[in-house]
Amino acid sequence: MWITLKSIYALRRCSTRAYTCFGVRSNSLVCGKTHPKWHSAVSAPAGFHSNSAQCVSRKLVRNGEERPTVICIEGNIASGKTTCLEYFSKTNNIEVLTEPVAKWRNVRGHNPLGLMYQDPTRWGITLQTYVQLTMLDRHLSQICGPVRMMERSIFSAKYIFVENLYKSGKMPEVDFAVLSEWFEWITQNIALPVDLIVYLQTKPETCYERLRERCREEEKVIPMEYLESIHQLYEDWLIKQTSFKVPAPVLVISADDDLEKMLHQYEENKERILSAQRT
Ligand SMILES: Nc1ncnc2c1ncn2[C@@H]1O[C@H](COP(=O)(O)OP(=O)(O)O)[C@@H](O)[C@H]1O
Ligand SMILES: Cc1cn([C@H]2C[C@H](O)[C@@H](COP(=O)(O)O)O2)c(=O)[nH]c1=O
Repeated sequence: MWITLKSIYALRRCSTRAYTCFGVRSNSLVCGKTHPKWHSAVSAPAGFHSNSAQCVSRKLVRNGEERPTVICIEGNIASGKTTCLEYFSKTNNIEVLTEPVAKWRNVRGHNPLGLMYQDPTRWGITLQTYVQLTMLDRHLSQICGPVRMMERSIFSAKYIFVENLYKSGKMPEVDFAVLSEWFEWITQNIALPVDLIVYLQTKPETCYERLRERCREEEKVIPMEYLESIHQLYEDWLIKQTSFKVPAPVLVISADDDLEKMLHQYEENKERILSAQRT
């Protein structure tokens, strides 16, 4: 385990981005081994917290830098997340991280997003493994301001999209099991704080229209039923809160209105969103 943690540390390119592992008991994660880098930080640095209620499990956390307030913008495909982020990107001191869709469409000349839509049973695991990696990278990327707004999260990738593939019978059980093990390892061992979820709630019909208008090549095959399933999974997760753990308080914004009205809503909700309390 110690080697794995060290590898993650080494993977980060920026020298100011160090991660450390902390907890009360010194013998849990490192399996009895000690290392000066990890062992030196046994308490949470300013602005950080231990995620373990009983402090028996340790998580990798950033060391030596104040963490930003993290707000995730969630919603169905083409619900208006990018447009919402564009609005907030004009405000000072907000770091906006859009989804790495360009990477999902082109990894070393391959297009896992397109492959998944063509044959989800074969390529779902490929896309979702890459989505999970690139989302993790987004969560851990270098901090550039006191407030970070992210499009979706590693949580929605798993709870909505992986779940949808599996539940609809398009992802083999073994693929689902492997992805789930990865997800559980990541979320149990690395602190990925989220302070507020802004859910852009839309009718699937609205997304269908906007999807057609946006006209992303890979998404031309998406039927209405797909958007309905994604919608239902979002509702169960963020509104009913009956499916999976919700990592932060949820602010619901009705997002079926035209652009002008939506911009007005973002303006109205701006203070509320930006004053999200760190958990
Ligand atoms: N409120 C709105 N009314 C009409 N069209 C919209 C609205 N918000 C976004 N769009 C358009 O819908 C499409 C999808 O929006 P986008 O912000 O890319 O959604 P997402 O990032 O959630 O996939 C884009 O073509 C965008 O210009
Ligand atoms: C997170 C995630 C996304 N996708 C797909 C769904 C859409 O086709 C694009 C993202 O586009 P959006 O406009 O930002 O909604 O990627 C996926 O298949 N799996 C995922 O985990």
